[in-house]
Amino acid sequence: MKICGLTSEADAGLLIKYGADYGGVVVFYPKSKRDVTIKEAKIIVDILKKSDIKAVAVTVSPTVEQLYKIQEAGFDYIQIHGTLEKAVYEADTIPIIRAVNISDNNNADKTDDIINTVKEQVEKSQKLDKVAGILLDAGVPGSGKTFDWNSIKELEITEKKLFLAGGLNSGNVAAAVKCVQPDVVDISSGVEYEDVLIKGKDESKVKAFINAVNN
Ligand SMILES: O=C(O)c1ccccc1NCC(=O)[C@H](O)[C@H](O)COP(=O)(O)O
Repeated sequence: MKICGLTSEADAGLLIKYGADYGGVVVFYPKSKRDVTIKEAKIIVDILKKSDIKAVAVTVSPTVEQLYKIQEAGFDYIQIHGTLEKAVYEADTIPIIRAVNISDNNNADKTDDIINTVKEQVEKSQKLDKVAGILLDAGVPGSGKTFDWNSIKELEITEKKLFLAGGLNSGNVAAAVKCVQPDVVDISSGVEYEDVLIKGKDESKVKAFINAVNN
């Protein structure tokens, strides 16, 4: 399981306390309420490094300069939403989790277009050696919204790990796993406080989610 959007040492501590496989930290994306500086990210990475939890830098269309800073900070993986530039791919030395964001649509014709675009993106990413995993997520990352899990049932993801993200929580994760059978489930909003003014992860929700995944 992957818990995303860690913003503090306390958040990292919760992953170590309850167990997770990956911890995600949003960097170089000030539009996100979870964005932290690379200096703050390094502190989180250093805490995760005391465990087996892999540190993932979560990015949107990163530049080569940003990639170098991410690699210097000691991240184990880079998760890339948006565009993956050729220069970034060539300069990269850590495994990539390629995110594919699936837009919402109620119009059946458009749904076919969206699924075809997703298929193309997945096929393209599967051919890239440095891509270790493909993360299927809702249209707006970190929004706490789900997408139609049935729409991706026919995707063939082989040799790469399948990460499922988007609006997961302790109440729906069992159904999501049954439908999609991902290798890794990914959560962010679902383990945060109801009160948006409180930053960070809610310990009781982290515990409930991890229990729901493990049982
Ligand atoms: O979390 C963000 O704010 C974010 C911003 C920009 C790119 C990615 C971002 N998060 C990526 C994640 O891996 C989230 O865990 C994933 O989108 C699921 O989020 P949620 O629906 O809130 O569980």
